[in-house]
Amino acid sequence: MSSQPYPAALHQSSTQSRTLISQNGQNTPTGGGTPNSGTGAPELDVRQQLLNYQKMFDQAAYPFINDASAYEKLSKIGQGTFGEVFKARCKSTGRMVALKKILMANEKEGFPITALREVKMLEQLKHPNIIDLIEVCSAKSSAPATKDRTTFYLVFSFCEHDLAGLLSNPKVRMSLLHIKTMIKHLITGLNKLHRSKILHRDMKAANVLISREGVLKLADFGLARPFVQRENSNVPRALYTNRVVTLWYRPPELLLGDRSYGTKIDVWGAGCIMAEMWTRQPIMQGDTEQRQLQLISALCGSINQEVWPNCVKMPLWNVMSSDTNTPLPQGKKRVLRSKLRHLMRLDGPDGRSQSDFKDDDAMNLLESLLAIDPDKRPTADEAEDDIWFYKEPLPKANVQDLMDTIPTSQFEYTVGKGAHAGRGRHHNNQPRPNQAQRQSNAIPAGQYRDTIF
Ligand SMILES: Nc1ncnc2c1ncn2[C@@H]1O[C@H](COP(=O)(O)OP(=O)(O)OP(=O)(O)O)[C@@H](O)[C@H]1O
Repeated sequence: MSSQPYPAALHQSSTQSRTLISQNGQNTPTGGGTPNSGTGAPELDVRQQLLNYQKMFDQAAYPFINDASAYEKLSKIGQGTFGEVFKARCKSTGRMVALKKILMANEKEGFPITALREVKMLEQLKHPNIIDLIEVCSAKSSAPATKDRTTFYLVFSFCEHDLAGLLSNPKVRMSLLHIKTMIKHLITGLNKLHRSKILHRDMKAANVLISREGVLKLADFGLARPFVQRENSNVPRALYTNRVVTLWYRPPELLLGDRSYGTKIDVWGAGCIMAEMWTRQPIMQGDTEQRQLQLISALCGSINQEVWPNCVKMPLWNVMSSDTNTPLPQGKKRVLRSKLRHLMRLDGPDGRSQSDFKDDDAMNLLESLLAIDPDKRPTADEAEDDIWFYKEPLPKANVQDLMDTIPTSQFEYTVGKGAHAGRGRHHNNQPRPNQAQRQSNAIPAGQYRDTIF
C-alpha cells in the first residue's frame, strides 16, 4: 500500500461515507431528507434517492487516491468473480502491476463492502508470501453511457505465474527442492494470515501466484474474513457462512455444514495444494457436495466418530450420512499414502522421472494436513515448523532457477483467452474443468467428471 492515506470515506461503511462526504459541504444529495427521517421533509421516491446518492458518489473527489491514469493498461489477464484484472505498467516507474477492477454492481451503495474488507485485510498483511496491495486508484469513465462514473482499482504487484497454470504446463519440471520451497512459502504465508486473525477461505492452486523472482504469494482475498479466536470453549464461536472454498478444496467440516469453523479449513486446502504439486491436478474433483464427501472418504478413509469424534455434531451429519442416493461410505480405509506414493512423480537429479516417491517426511506432513478431524490437523504455525523443512534439501528463499526455465509468462501464454479461465471460483458450486483437463482428449471441453487421484 502506498504511504498516502485513503480518503476517510473509504474507511467507513457506505452509509458513513455518504455522511462524511456531505459534511465536507460537497456533493450533498439534493431533494431533502431521507425516508422516515422525521424531519418533516417530503419523503423522496426511493429510486430517486438512490439516483441522488449515485450522483453524489460519482461527483465525490478522492484527493488521496491516485488516478488510474498513472498506469498504462497492457492486457486483460483475468476475469475474477468481482471484476476484470489487467496487466498494467506504472508510467512513472515502469513497474508492472495487476489492476483489479472493483465491480460496482451496487454503485449506489458506494465503495463495495466486500472490496473494502479486502483492502483493509491486505493493508495488515505485508509479508513476502502474501500478494502486495500497492494502492487503490480511481478513474472517471468517459464512455457516454457511464460518463463521470467512478471506477476503482486495487493495484497489486504483478506476478508472472499462478500455481495452477504452472502445474498444468508439462514443460515445467519441478524438483523436490522446488516443491518443498513452494510449500514452505505457502504455509509461511498462511501462518502470517492466521496470526493476523484472518481466514482465507478460498485456498486453491489458482489463487497461489508466483513472482518472476520465484517467490510464492497467497492471493485473492475476495472471500477472506477476520475471525475471533475462541478463548473460552464455553463461548460459542461466531457463525460464518459455509458457502466458501472451491468444492475440490473444501474440507469435510464445511461439506457437513459447519458454520463455526476456524483456520483448519485453510490447512486442508494447503494439504490439497501440496498433493497437487506432485499429481499436477486437483486430487479430489467432485461435482456435488455429496460426491466430494465420497471422494474424501475414498482417499482419506471413512468419516466416522472413530476418526473424528465430533462429526456427529455437524449440522448436516444426519442428512449426509443417511442420504439415500449417496450415503457417506463406511468401512473405507485411508489410502492417501499408498495411492499418492506411486502417483507422485518427481524429476530426479538425472532429469528422469522417478515414479516411486519415498519421502516419508513429506508424506507425514501431507497426512496431517489432510486429517479428517480438523482438530487433528496442525496449525499453520506447527506445519511451518515441520521436520520436513529441516531435512535436505532445505527450502530456499525462492525458485528463481525454476522461473528461469519458463520462457514465456503463463499470463502472456494464455492472453486473449483470459488467463486462468475455468480455474476461478466455482459459481453455484459447479466446478469447472482445470486447464489440464481441458487439454486432455479424454474429457470433452466443458465437461468434468468425479475423479480421485
Ligand atoms: N497480482 C497479480 N498478478 C498477476 N495476475 C493476477 C494478480 N492478481 C490477480 N491476477 C489474475 O486475475 C485473476 C482474478 O483475480 P482474483 O482471483 O484476485 O479475483 P477474483 O474476482 O476473486 O477471482 P476468482 O473468481 O477467480 O476467485 C487471477 O486468477 C489471476 O489470473
